[in-house]
Amino acid sequence: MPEPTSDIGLIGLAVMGQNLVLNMADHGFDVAVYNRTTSVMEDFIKEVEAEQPSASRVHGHAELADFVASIKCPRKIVLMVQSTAVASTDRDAVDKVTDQLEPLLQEGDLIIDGGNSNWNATIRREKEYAAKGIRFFGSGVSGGELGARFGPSLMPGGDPEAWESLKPIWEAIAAKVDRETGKPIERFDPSNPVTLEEGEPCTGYIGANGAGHYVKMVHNGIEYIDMQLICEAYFLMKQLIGMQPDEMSQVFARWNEGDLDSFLIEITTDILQQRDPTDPSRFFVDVVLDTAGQKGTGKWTSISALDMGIPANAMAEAVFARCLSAIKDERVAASEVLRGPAEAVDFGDQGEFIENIREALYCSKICAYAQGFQLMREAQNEFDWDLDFGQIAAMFRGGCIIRARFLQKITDAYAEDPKLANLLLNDYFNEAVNKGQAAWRKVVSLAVLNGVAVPAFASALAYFDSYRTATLPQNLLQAQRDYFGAHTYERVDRPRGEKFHVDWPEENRPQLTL
Ligand SMILES: NC(=O)C1=CN([C@@H]2O[C@H](COP(=O)(O)OP(=O)(O)OC[C@H]3O[C@@H](n4cnc5c(N)ncnc54)[C@H](OP(=O)(O)O)[C@@H]3O)[C@@H](O)[C@H]2O)C=CC1
Ligand SMILES: O=C(CO)[C@H](O)[C@H](O)COP(=O)(O)O
Repeated sequence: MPEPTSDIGLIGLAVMGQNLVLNMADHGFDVAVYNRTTSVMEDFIKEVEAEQPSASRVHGHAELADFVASIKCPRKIVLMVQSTAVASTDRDAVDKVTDQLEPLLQEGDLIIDGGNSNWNATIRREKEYAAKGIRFFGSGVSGGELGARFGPSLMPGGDPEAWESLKPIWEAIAAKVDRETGKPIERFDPSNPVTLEEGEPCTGYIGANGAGHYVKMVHNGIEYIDMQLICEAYFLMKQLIGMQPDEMSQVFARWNEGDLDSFLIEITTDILQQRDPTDPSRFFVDVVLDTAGQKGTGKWTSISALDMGIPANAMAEAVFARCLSAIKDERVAASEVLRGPAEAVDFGDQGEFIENIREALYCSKICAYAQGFQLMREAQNEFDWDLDFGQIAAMFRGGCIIRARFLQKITDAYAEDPKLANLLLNDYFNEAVNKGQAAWRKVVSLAVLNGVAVPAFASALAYFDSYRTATLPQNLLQAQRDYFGAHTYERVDRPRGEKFHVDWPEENRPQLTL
């Protein structure tokens, strides 16, 4: 048996796996690779040999046993395979691969699941595989194809000792941001990758067991709402102003120079100026069918928020917006029957209205991130993690899909107050929303009056208005619950925790103290 030479192994050579392998190889690590379908591995190796300067560091294996034997001990093996398990009893590709690896591994070997696994599955796997002598570690990976290739944001969670052994590789391949400004340092050159000496890596230990995958899931929940908000801004410019995609592209390009500067605005700018590759007389966006897919992370974020009673309504709204988009046939039929407002309401000056949309987008985005961070704050209590929100925001500044200038502001907010209850309470965000709220309200009102659906703008605004309201109408709701179900209520004039009930069927309706 030849001496093991690879520093790390990776299983799962789809888009993310292939690019992570090349990223590790660019940074000088020898990587063993394996894929269930051998031809995929063989094609990849051929392509790497033809095109990549780091080809000599990528080693393909058709047999799992050879793959494992080629990795230096204690072995580190990254899984980048489909992840679908949600309930603790579900077993998916991650379990199938881990089960196959188990008899081939030695004590101290480490499996790192880099897929979008549900955090509950990661908690279950860490325990289950520990009992079999395998160290199982979860790490969120974000950045899509290009991020994986030249610097993703990496969110590792699990055994701290396992993290120490993974850290040199993870820090090397992660995206880097400028240590002073927090701005991403981007270079897309395989022969000259961005190094740790040049900037701060967008990775760091998140917490025990499923913490890394939980944070990645919330990242995706934020990604959902971020994307939906941009879509609503686009839709308003399209439906109310009647702008063409290339005109909107110019607006987004301008926005990208200010507070909204982000990867998602940048790609939107590019998409909107793109012509249909099959018919250049049309814009690409106009030929894409309006039905959104989803793989589950946004839904899991919303379910987790509902489970813990956290008001992440705008994030859930973004998931429902995708669901509504998916019932295309039903919507087309309904559009023949259901009528909107009879008359259009004028939006006034076009330039001013576009500026209002920008402000509405920024204010909504602030609320969306407030909800995401509020959710993580609750999750740390629920799952006994000790999350560092400043560090998480800092990690999101580069590499990942939600990377944005704005994340430096969140990093600063948590540096000022690590225990900040809600981002909206930070001076910068409070002032930003105060400044933008008139425009935000105008945009939502005009959308409603004109029958243009803006579920994310509107629910973010409802969140803001509810969060800043000391007395909500749930006094009446509690009275209703007490009336029909004897569910009891607390009183404004009595200490919290004291419970009362009115004996509603009784003629005098006496109050009972419980
Ligand atoms: N695509 C993206 O932008 C991002 C994806 N992710 C996550 O990263 C992971 C990989 O994503 P992506 O690269 O898109 O690939 P996919 O999610 O499409 O997964 C495809 C890979 O999984 C392997 N696979 C599927 N089922 C099994 C099985 N039962 N046993 C062994 N291998 C199996 C496939 O092997 P085979 O070739 O044999 O079918 C292939 O290598 C996923 O968890 C995804 O959610 C995370 C961030 C971004
Ligand atoms: O994790 C990702 C980005 O961060 C993946 O691209 C994920 O698939 C996005 O979610 P969805 O497919 O549900 O839109």
